[in-house]
Amino acid sequence: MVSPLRQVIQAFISRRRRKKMASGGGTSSKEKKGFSVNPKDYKLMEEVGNGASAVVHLAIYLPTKEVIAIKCLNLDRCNSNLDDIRREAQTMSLIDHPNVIKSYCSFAVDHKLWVVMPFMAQGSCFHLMKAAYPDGFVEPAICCILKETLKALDYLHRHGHIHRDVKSGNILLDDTGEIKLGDFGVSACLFENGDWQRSRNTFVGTPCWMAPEIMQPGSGYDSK
Ligand SMILES: Nc1ncnc2c1ncn2[C@@H]1O[C@H](COP(=O)(O)OP(=O)(O)OP(=O)(O)O)[C@@H](O)[C@H]1O
Repeated sequence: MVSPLRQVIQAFISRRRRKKMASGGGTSSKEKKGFSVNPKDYKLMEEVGNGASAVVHLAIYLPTKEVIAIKCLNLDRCNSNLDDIRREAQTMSLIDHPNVIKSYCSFAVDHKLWVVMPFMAQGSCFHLMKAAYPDGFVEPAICCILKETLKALDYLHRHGHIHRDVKSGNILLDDTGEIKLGDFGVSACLFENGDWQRSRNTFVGTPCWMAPEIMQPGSGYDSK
């Protein structure tokens, strides 16, 4: 039996081969258009993950029968943080890079914000490690995942965003070999009020994944 990670890496390699062979480039990522903002067009299936602020469900977009994921953010529980939620939804909808999770659309349903996005069937690196690789991934797999994650960060930084919560739980894999960085819940924009900000000072992220300069009070940090 082929292991889930091996399957992802094999798919990743053949995807790259296909890309090289295809002339003209074009986007190979599953670009989807025209998702509606009517909750009746979506069927929520099982929960595939949850975090501090949200539950993520596998879902079907009924008009096209497409399999997607919906992140349901509980607006009642995030009262003091509506700006963060707005920023996350806005950042995700403007994203246009194969290694960064994009939202197709987002809308309010009762007291929740639904963010519609591609479904990443293998889940996060964290979950994959916990389920099948307790000693960590093999080096070639780490190289592939790291390279794609760095491309995502490079894209975000060139567009003035800093993610601020890069960790294995936010690196998502699917079984076609796509590797995407997700969860913009604490991301920040370095371009504010018409100016590039030199640095940020807020203490956000996941403590054991934080760089020392973020923990250091007063020093500030930027995309590096
Ligand atoms: N598009 C997706 N496809 C499949 N699974 C996903 C997808 N997005 C998220 N997940 C799963 O759901 C989990 C939680 O998602 P996410 O990190 O976005 O929620 P959160 O509440 O913002 O988390 P955190 O506590 O890290 O801030 C992820 O670790 C992952 O396992």
